[in-house]
Amino acid sequence: MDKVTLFWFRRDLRLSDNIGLFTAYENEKNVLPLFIFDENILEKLENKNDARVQFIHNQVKKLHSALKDYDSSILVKIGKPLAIFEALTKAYAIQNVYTNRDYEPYARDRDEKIEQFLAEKDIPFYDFKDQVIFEKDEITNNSGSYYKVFTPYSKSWLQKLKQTTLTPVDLDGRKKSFYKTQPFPLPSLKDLGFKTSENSIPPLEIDEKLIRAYDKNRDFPARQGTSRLGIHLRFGTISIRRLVSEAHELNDTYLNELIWREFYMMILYHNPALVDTSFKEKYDRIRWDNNEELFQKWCEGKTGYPLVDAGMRELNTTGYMHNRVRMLTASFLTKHLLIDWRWGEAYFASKLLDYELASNNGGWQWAAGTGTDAQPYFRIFNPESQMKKFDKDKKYIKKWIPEYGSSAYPKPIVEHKQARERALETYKKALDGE
Ligand SMILES: Cc1cc2nc3c(=O)[nH]c(=O)nc-3n(C[C@H](O)[C@H](O)[C@H](O)COP(=O)(O)OP(=O)(O)OC[C@H]3O[C@@H](n4cnc5c(N)ncnc54)[C@H](O)[C@@H]3O)c2cc1C
Repeated sequence: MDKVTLFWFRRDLRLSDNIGLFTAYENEKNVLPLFIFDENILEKLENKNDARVQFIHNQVKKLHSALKDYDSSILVKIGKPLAIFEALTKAYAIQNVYTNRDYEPYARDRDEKIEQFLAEKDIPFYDFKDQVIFEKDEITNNSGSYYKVFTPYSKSWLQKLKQTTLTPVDLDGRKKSFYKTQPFPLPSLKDLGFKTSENSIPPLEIDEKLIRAYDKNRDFPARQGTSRLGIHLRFGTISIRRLVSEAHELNDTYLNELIWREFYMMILYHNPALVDTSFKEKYDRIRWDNNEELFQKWCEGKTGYPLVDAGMRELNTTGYMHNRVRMLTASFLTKHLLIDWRWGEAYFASKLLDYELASNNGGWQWAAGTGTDAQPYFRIFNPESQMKKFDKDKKYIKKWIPEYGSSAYPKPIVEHKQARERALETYKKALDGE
């Protein structure tokens, strides 16, 4: 049996500036790259044209091709990770397993079980920080606890960044560290039970000009004002260290958004129960109306509120929705329609190309007022004034609602003032314990 060190790729699908891979490459021999198409995740995806699966498949294909330069390859498996590791320990004399850390509850549980299984066979499991600049307990307040509010967290994060070097770590082209092999077979999308998708993926490009003007343009959905790097951050096709180094030079507001990403990951790490409960517990007493017919209208972008509808249609068509409109559609669902934020969160999770549990959950709880945000629940976006402020020429609206302005466009499904009052009353009752 060949002696190998496994490097297990997950949310870090790149060779360059990949901390776990680099460390294995520097310290071990016969590094064998591995990727597992995890059936526990794939089985939950109802849409068999899911563009995210295609994206991952393409990236794995790129790694497969790039590793030929090292006379090596990537072993690609389909199945349940623990069963795959069981089989791999029979096929190879595994010396170590290296990987980068993932902070989501499912991933932590999976890794714990695999680490335990490997420990029984005396195989060390090494994991590394790679997908964030600061993780878990690295940013704490004076009493050593994690921050529950963003602003002091971000100040402390920026302070710590000053003492941190972000020099990229790259493989130096030597071939000797990788396991020598002919290319392994690569399963097709069809083997995974998926088909090709028509959704296009935003390019992996840091557009300096766009980022320099980010603070001026980012709130207007008709402009190309945001970086669209979400999916690349989600699957690690871009290095966060590289992006932060550039953002730091280019635009503070942009950097601040990358800090939000880490804030929500840190919050979810410390509160895994957030996956289905409110951060502020008493908000779980809210009596949602949960009208299925209205939910359907919201999903289809037929609420009669143009900016809400444009956003939902953009999401349904492209897998993307602009942040300003994400905030509005989420506020509208939870406050105007009194539908549980978990319904909206699940809908976004099924559609967003850049779906990321921590940010999606954080964004939804922010909009519903149940999360970490210090703002009281009575902040309720007015869809009409949001439209006047952020899409005054109706460019975005007309792009996504061709029938806008005609009799074919639906009348509003709720009246703003009444809906607002009903939300305030319902939230108050919940908080007063009635
Ligand atoms: C209800 C709701 C749901 C959301 N769901 C997700 C999600 O599933 N995945 C996701 O990555 N973001 C989510 N966001 C945050 C934000 O809307 C997206 O990150 C952003 O719109 C992605 O577009 P972009 O890549 O052009 O971002 P840019 O504006 O160019 O920002 C760059 C990167 O910073 C990070 N970022 C930006 N804004 C936020 C934010 N508010 N919170 C956390 N990270 C942020 C993202 O990684 C983003 O790609 C959600 C926001 C709301 C209000």
